[in-house]
Amino acid sequence: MSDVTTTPAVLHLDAVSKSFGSNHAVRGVSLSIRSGEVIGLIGENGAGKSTLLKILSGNYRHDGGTIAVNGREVQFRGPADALRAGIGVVHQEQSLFTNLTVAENIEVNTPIGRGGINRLGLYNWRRLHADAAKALDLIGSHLNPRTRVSDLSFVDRQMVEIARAIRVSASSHTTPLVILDEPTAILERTETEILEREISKLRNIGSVIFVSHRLDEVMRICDRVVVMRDGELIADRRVDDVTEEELFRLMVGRETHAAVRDRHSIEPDSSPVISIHDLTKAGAYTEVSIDAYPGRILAILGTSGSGRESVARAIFGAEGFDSGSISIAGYSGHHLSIKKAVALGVGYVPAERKTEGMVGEMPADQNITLTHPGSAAIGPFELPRRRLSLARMWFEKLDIRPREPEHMLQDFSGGNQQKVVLAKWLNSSELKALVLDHPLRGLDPGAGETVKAQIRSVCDDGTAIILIPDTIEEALDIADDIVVMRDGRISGVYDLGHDNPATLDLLERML
Ligand SMILES: Nc1ncnc2c1ncn2[C@@H]1O[C@H](COP(=O)(O)OP(=O)(O)OP(=O)(O)O)[C@@H](O)[C@H]1O
Repeated sequence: MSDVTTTPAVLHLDAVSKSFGSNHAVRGVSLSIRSGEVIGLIGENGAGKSTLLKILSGNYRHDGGTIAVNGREVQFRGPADALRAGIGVVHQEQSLFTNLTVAENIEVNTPIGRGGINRLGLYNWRRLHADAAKALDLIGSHLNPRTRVSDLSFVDRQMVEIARAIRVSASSHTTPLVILDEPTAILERTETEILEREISKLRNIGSVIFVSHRLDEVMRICDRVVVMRDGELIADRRVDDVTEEELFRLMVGRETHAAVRDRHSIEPDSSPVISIHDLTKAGAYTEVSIDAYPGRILAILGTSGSGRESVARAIFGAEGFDSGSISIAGYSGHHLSIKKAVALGVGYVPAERKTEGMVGEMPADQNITLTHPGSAAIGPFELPRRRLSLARMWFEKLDIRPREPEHMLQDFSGGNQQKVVLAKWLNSSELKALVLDHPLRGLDPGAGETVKAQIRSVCDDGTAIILIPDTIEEALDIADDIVVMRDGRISGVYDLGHDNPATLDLLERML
């Protein structure tokens, strides 16, 4: 490994700031990153991480301080300037064109790649493929540039994004800085391990800023960790000199206080709120039977091909099925619609919140009362003040920041938007069952604890929770029952009141 103390800073920030009105999202951030370093950027939801990344990627202009790349001060007028300076961002929501090939994605959309288009607007295919192959080779990837992106796994698509991010700097002989914005948040465990290895390899060609809420992962991958809180950079530590507990404390400003749960077996005389029997959908899942009981959290574990997300969506009437039955609170029918599910008291927090769960151009308080307008209305008459006070209560309970429910939801940070989507369902008094698809994704560990406590409290009031967790640990932490799915079929069922499955046992049933 190169000697990081003598190599020049690839990126140097000096007192960089950015405000939105009176909200100081980034304040006085100073930071140096050297060639070959992998830096972890962590911070609570709303700490200012995304805003800082948007400054570095040329999407926002900073309103104070200076940014220098390889010793030269820069002023980015847009993302193309940042790319030219060697800074490429890989976002969690992938931006690839899936109907195009790997090479087309790497080359065509970059300011440099457009050089591969001749004066008639036609591609110079040979050059396109050769340049893409070079970029892939640089990051140690053996992907075929001719493969269509739609045929690639999520991890391989991330590699294409990374190749594209470093493409411009490779051709302009600058050291690339790749910024990975929560790349592992939506990955399953094995995929995460592969991506971790790939990120490590990037050390050989440039530097990396890695944003994540998973502290264990940050400790494994990074050389240094910087912590943001309330817009400021409050700590900069080598991973060898810090523990996970210390990072949690630095981020959140308090100790972790995950409570140990007291679990009970299913009462012999209780009946399920939701009962799925032999549910089958061709190509997705086969003969799935699950019972969810009031006052219990049932977690469904499985990898991406397990069919668990499809089953969850079927319970909410968002996806059809071929055969079998779903009965909800006594109702049983083959044609369950979302409207019917809501009327029966089922709530659903989707994983794709930005597209399915929220209305960004609507104030946060209106989002909260969206599914149950009755909570802030008498008949057809809206009660804006009641709506606002309801929203304020949820803002307190879930610690949603800033405490400004009348602001547009799109102006909140990702994690805080997520809490608003949850509040929307938790606000229903008629909730019999709640399906939560990756509810903790995008939340910092402290926010995760707050949200888990609220889920628990709704559950203790008698609601049945069906949870698609991010990790096995999350399931073991909050569930009462665990169902494991593999290739569309159930491969294990546990009542944690009397079963005590080992992580490895659960993993084996998933793979
Ligand atoms: N476009 C915007 N308009 C107004 N305020 C904004 C805007 N973007 C971000 N903010 C505010 O800036 C602050 C920092 O938000 P940012 O999205 O940078 O946080 P974050 O650390 O990325 O959070 P998360 O982990 O939840 O994604 C928050 O208070 C947020 O509400």
